[in-house]
Amino acid sequence: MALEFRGVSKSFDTRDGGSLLAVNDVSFRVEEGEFVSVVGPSGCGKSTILSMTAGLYQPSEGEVLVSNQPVTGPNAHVGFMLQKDLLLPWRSIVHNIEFGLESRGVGRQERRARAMKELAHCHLAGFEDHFPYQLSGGMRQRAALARTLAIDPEIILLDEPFSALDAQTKLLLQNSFAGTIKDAGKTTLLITHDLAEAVLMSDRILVLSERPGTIIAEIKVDLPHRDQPIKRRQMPEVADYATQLFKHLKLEEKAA
Ligand SMILES: Nc1ncnc2c1ncn2[C@@H]1O[C@H](COP(=O)(O)OP(=O)(O)OP(=O)(O)O)[C@@H](O)[C@H]1O
Repeated sequence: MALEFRGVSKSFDTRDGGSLLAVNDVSFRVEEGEFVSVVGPSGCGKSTILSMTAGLYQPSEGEVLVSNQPVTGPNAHVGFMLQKDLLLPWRSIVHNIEFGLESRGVGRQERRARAMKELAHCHLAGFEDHFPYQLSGGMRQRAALARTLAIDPEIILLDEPFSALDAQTKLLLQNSFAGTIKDAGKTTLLITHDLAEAVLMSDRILVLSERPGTIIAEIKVDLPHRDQPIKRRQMPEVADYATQLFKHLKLEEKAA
């Protein structure tokens, strides 16, 4: 399923009665099965863009479309995964994965079957009866992905899912996420501060300006192995893409 922003702006009311423009005139399209990352300075509106895609906020101007239909509220087409895994500590892993299915009224047997399938997909077979505190940070993130995949959304939104992990766990997890998402053919939008991560995982990268966020560059990552960031990482071109992003974000000037 494709995702599209058409001339989207979003302002928030402020406490002093004014308004704050967070996102300004953003237009882009993510094709079915495509993986697109959004990078940009802190506070430029990245999370606001994800929230509007998930239907949690409505645009102040413009339209957000999923499969050519305007998004009017939270819906089953879109699955959301955050930096914090938000697993329920009192539920076992399999019960956590079943959670979204329960609220959608899926019957017990089918729930269990879908949860076990996604556990295996996310390399967590054998951990179904563990509780979140018994798992490492990386395993908890995999469980959170399994929970997102279990509801079988057509579009997956990832808000910095790897940022709290150590470098090695991060790379392994990026690799397993990338493979799982490619196999499942999901349309994906990833928000990240990590420029290398954007290059390793994406088909395309959108660069946002400082707030109010607007798209200042769109970079197509013309490299193989989107499903295997560990392989892509060994390609010398990765550094060139990261340098391009660095320049767009004017990071050198800011450091001076
Ligand atoms: N619900 C809200 N009410 C008021 N202001 C908000 C709300 N949500 C976001 N904002 C403001 O909108 C701007 C963009 O926020 P957003 O969280 O989208 O940025 P971001 O790019 O994701 O930031 P970061 O990279 O630091 O996570 C910020 O100035 C923020 O304070």
